Amino acid sequence: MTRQILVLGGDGIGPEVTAAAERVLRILAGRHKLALAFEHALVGGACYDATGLFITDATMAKAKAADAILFGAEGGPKWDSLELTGPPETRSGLTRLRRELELYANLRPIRPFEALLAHSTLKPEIVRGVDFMIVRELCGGIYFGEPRGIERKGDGLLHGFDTQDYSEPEIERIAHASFALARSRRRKLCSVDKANVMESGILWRRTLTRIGERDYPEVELSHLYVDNAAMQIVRNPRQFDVIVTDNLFGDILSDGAAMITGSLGMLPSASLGTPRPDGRRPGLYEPVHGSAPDIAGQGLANPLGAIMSAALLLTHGLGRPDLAQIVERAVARTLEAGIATPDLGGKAGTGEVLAAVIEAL
Ligand SMILES: NC(=O)C1=CN([C@@H]2O[C@H](COP(=O)(O)OP(=O)(O)OC[C@H]3O[C@@H](n4cnc5c(N)ncnc54)[C@H](O)[C@@H]3O)[C@@H](O)[C@H]2O)C=CC1
Ligand SMILES: CC(C)CC(=O)C(=O)O
Ligand SMILES: [Mg+2]
Repeated sequence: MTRQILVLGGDGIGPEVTAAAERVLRILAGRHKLALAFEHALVGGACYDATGLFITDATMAKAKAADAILFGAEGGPKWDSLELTGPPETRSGLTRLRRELELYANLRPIRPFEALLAHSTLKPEIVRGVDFMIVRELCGGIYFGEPRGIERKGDGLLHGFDTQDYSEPEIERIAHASFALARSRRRKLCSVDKANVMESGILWRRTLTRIGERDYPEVELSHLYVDNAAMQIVRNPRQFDVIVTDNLFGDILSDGAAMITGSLGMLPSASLGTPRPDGRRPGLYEPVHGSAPDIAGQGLANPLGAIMSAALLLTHGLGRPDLAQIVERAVARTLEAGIATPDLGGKAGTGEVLAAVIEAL
């Protein structure tokens, strides 16, 4: 059976790094008799320039039908400064994909490679052995809550406002995903919120506690306020196994945690929905970074976050963790050979890193 992969490179370095990830997938598919069909479409600013939309209905239909989506990045100064109104789904193709495919569980693994320990901004003795997963809730919270806007209010002043809103079922489903993941790992789940000042945080904490006590007594649940969590991640990141948090906090904490690995360009992610009746699980696989306009078009982008996202696609989207391991080993060998892009202190370009990974596959 041929599996359909929709490739949405997007903007800036997005197409550069997804092209590298696609090459790796094509080579592995050829060698291991995996029938993959790749289709490409515009998303983000590139799509807006061509169609007036950040993603078209036709591309959404392809995304819904695909076995997996390989995504690059969206946005850049040209489009970020547009004065757009309307719900977030109309202002971002990625946001529409996340929302309409209900990709609520965003997995962001933080696992530094041995060869990069000295490249972390933290000391090697702090980052050695770190292996945790940030589970970011991706379909709710302040990025989607209503009301939102910029309006002149009764006091005569302009107000910019967003709403943090989580329903109990939204918290329950990300809680189940996180507990189940923790149960399959080291059985430690840390829930991160701001329950000391936010009502949504109180409901978040209460719901996590209830579900943990009822359904996952074997998982040790702890809670941290997000400000303390940010500090603990750089103080002693080895203490964590799985961290579950909301859309905004997960976005911020994961970019910070990326520096454990040496570069934001190293972090992959998988955004997963509920399995369909036929057992296939909707999934979008993308590096955690953005479109990096400062280095776009120069062949300098680190493709390893995207390549490792392809590894997550092999595991979660195609049920081939064995092939994902081959990718991870090839990345490790590349880094051990000292081949790295400038964000990791190296001199190699995107193409040289890709060539080394392919050589090591
Ligand atoms: N998932 C997505 O599509 C995301 C999109 N964005 C968008 O990307 C644009 C730029 O946002 P920024 O805040 O600058 O974040 P960014 O993640 O694009 O870049 C932050 C810094 O990290 C560096 N960097 C990122 N990825 C790298 C890679 N693979 N190799 C080497 N260096 C890398 C960049 O050069 C830059 O200095 C904005 O339009 C933003 O909205 C930002 C984050 C995520
Ligand atoms: C649309 C944004 C929330 C993108 C982003 O920063 C991310 O997903 O990490
Ligand atoms: Mg982000």
